[in-house]
Amino acid sequence: MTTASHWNILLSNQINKKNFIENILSGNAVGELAAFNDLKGILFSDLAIDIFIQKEFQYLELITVGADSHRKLSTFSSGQRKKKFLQYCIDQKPDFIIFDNPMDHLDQASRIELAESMKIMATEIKIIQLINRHADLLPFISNNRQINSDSFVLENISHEAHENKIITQSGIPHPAQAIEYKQKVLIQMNNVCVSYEERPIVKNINWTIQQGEFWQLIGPNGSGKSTLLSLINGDSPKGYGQDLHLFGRKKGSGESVWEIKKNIGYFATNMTSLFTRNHTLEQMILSGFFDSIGLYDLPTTLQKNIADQWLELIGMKHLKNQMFKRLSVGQQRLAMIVRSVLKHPPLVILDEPVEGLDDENVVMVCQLINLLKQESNMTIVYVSHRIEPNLAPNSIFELIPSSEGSTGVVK
Ligand SMILES: Nc1ncnc2c1ncn2[C@@H]1O[C@H](COP(=O)(O)OP(=O)(O)OP(=O)(O)O)[C@@H](O)[C@H]1O
Repeated sequence: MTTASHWNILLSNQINKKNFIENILSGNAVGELAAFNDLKGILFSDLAIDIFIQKEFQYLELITVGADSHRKLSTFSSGQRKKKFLQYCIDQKPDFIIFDNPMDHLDQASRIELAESMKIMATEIKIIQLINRHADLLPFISNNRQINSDSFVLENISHEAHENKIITQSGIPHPAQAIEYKQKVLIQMNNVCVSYEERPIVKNINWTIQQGEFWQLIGPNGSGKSTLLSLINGDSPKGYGQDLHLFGRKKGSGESVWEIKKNIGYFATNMTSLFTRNHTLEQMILSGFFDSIGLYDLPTTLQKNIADQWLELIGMKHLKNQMFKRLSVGQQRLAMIVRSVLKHPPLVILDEPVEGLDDENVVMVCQLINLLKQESNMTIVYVSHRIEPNLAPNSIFELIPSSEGSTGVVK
């Protein structure tokens, strides 16, 4: 029997990753990975962290580290959570750890730090890193393979560029009914400050978002990006009493949350998991007209035509009667973005839209975002730690952390 070594394994989004991971952890791996079959393994993934958070009252004592031990894991930023969860995994004394896209949602500095921790850990524990993007190959691991089918056979990595364009026609479908918003300024923040439990998070934020702009919001993990988004979409009570204007109205001047939300198309990666019921792709897209999770209203012929046009645009019309939850992650992601822009909302917020996608699907999502930008007057706020070469935002709003709360800089 060969001894287990470290592996970087590149997977496309078409692969049934869950089965692949289960095979390894249950001692049923084949081929070069069979060396892990008699060893004790543990999974490090965003899902494992989410499950952990659900059980945090049960487990918190086991992973408390440092001065923040009284805080729940759920209140830590992505980078902090991963660091703490890695320590928990190491404390279980496994022979190997499967890292499922460990760098997702991490800022540049946290990626470097996590890669360093993995390198140190690798002297004691074997690593199987599963990734979707070439850029995430860990350089200290020399066994690099890719998997192209659900037979899970390891093959040598090909470095072909992904140029296959899916969006062939220009022009995006019209909304069924335009949303009336004529003012130039959508969002205005003047000296906005937010604290949690007396801990300052953002300080004196001045940010004006106007019609037709394309912003990228950046900043290290925990700098307050989600906090700002929750102010914009009207969800956060921290907006009251601040000089914050959302779509022409001061926050707290008697507006309803619906009045704010009708102007916003919102996409975040975790929204996909809300669509667990048996809805077809077409029904899921149409639900965007009604802002519901699933379709419970009867769509008009016009709305159905518009959904058809969008499906044609993203090359998925032939899949319209397929169950949404059976589609690949990349297909689901494109469909969810379309769902959020169906009504041409004045403001589109895309929160890490390419996280967890393989290189090919990243190209597709970037094409779709570029098309939205070129063909409509929608304003886009795009949040990502990665700079995508195919996307060119007009402006960047960067949060710069400090002990008094992050300040914001327009670049
Ligand atoms: N409900 C809460 N109670 C206490 N602290 C919180 C709460 N929500 C967020 N925080 C803290 O506020 C800070 C900013 O969090 P936020 O999620 O806005 O950062 P972020 O820039 O979006 O991070 P990431 O890139 O990791 O998603 C973090 O330190 C986080 O732990």
